[in-house]
Amino acid sequence: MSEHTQRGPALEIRGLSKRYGDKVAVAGVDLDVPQGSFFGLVGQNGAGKTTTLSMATGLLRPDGGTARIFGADVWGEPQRAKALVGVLPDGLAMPERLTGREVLTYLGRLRGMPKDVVAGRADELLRVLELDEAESTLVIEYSTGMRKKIGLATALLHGPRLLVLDEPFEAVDPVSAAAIKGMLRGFVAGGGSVVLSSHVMALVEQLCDHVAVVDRGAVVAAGTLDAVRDGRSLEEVFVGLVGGERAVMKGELSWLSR
Ligand SMILES: Nc1ncnc2c1ncn2[C@@H]1O[C@H](COP(=O)(O)OP(=O)(O)OP(=O)(O)O)[C@@H](O)[C@H]1O
Repeated sequence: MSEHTQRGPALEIRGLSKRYGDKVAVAGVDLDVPQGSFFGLVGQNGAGKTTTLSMATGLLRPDGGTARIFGADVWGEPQRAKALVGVLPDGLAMPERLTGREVLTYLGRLRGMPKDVVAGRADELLRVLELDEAESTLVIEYSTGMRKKIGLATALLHGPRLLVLDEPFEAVDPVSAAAIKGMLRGFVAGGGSVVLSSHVMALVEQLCDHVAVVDRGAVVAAGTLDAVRDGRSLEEVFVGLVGGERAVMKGELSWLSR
């Protein structure tokens, strides 16, 4: 095991950038996700969270910069990096005509995992994520929340050391959310590291010990949750950093008032 693997960050992002035509989506992001941390990435719609996480996990080629997962360069040594990470991307494409179990079996076999290991892990994941009843249902018939859960199961199947989750709680009901939270906390307690993006400040405060605020493609604050909050609520800090408090009631939308 290299020194970096033992002590370096789980995810190290340096100068990642991406533009679409004239639009700069990500403008040189630096980020360190310490090993064993539960890291929250927050930002407004369009701030660049999905683009950053996609580049950091090998799903989208950056214009510039690097990402390393336990020291493995995501674009230079993709196989080594991808073996260490489980990803729940935004708008995950699924084989729609397979059942949840078939998806897990297919992806597990694709990763070269032994059949019996895949079967055992699929059993556990479907049970813990309360997808066992949907075992015989085709993915095309899944609700949005069920899709998130089967996506999470595919991210966990190969036993990664880092989980990168884009909006994992979006459209997930409170009971399922509690099950997922418990599972993620257990993953971190067992030595794993988690990065998740979210718009929900209360959720990030509840789960995460580290946080980064992204605004217009750049990190505007990052560190431990307590250091970033500095005695305030995360929502206060967030609104203060990225602006908010739009003057909706100063005559705008007045036609909605009775
Ligand atoms: N494929 C694309 N083509 C053109 N512009 C894009 C593309 N993907 C993202 N963008 C733009 O890049 C910027 C960052 O988008 P991104 O999806 O990373 O933001 P986000 O923080 O994840 O937003 P949300 O919270 O709404 O998911 C936005 O201005 C978006 O319109």
